[in-house]
Amino acid sequence: MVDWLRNLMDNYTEGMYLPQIQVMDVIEILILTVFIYEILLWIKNTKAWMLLRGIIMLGAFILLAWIFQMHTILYLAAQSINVLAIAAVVVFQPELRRALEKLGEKNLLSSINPFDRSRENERFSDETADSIVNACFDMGNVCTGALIVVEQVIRLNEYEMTGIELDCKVSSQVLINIFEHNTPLHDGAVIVRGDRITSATCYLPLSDNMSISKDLGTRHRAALGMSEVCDALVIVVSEETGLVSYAMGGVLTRGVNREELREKLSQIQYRNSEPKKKFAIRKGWRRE
Ligand SMILES: Nc1ncnc2c1ncn2[C@@H]1O[C@H](COP(=O)(O)OP(=O)(O)OP(=O)(O)O)[C@@H](O)[C@H]1O
Repeated sequence: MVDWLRNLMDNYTEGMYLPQIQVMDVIEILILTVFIYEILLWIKNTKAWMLLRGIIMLGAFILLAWIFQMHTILYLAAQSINVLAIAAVVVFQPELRRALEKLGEKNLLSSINPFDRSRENERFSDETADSIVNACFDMGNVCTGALIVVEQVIRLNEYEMTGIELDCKVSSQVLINIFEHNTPLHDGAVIVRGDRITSATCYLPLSDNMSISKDLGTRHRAALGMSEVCDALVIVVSEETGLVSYAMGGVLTRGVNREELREKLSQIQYRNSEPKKKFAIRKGWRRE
């Protein structure tokens, strides 16, 4: 039986080039698999997905042109390929930059150990998280609007520069004071890095998401827009309804309670805790 199988294999593989597979080849294949998987994930989660679909359509069209020997179309396609490659880099510059920033700031050592909850690994303290939660719900109770950006891995320097520089410890009293009506710092967003407020009155990019509810104004649109361009957690307190919501990863979760907001802050409190991709759809939650 074994001989028969060996003969069969020999017959079929005769004349075929079968390279010797070394350990290094297997490692190389694994690295490339992870690399291609990450690129595909990135493409799926950004506007590049549309680009990929466009490229596939264009490829199919060129294939048809090649089958039917349409020389002019083939000539034009060959001439414009370089221009299209440069155009793609220009159009997707923000996404490419973000992907490289993420890669550069990944802390490989700490991400290997998901249970590392040491102080050095802490992004902000429990006290800061509690202060943010208390401030948001105290402001919500009296319908004071607020917009708080909690920085994660991606540095928010360019948004800080749009506001007034501060350097003060996060406390609920300071946050409430900043967003108090008719005070010089109440407009715009504050940025929190670690345990400190670094800037107030910051201008955030507005989302162009068409599906966002029409009863939401620019404060919520700015929260969503900011969460689309970086990995920060953006908390909004509505001046109109007093509801507290948060946006992260381009998803706005409206009307959360104290425990839900605290839980969200806990998820990002440690540097090695990856933000959860799935948000639970719980009773009373609305996802935009
Ligand atoms: N791009 C932005 N960046 C930062 N803050 C912004 C931005 N756009 C609006 N805001 C803030 O939102 C306020 C306007 O809120 P608006 O009433 O339009 O929003 P809303 O989503 O309806 O919120 P609310 O429920 O609090 O009324 C502005 O006064 C300003 O403080």
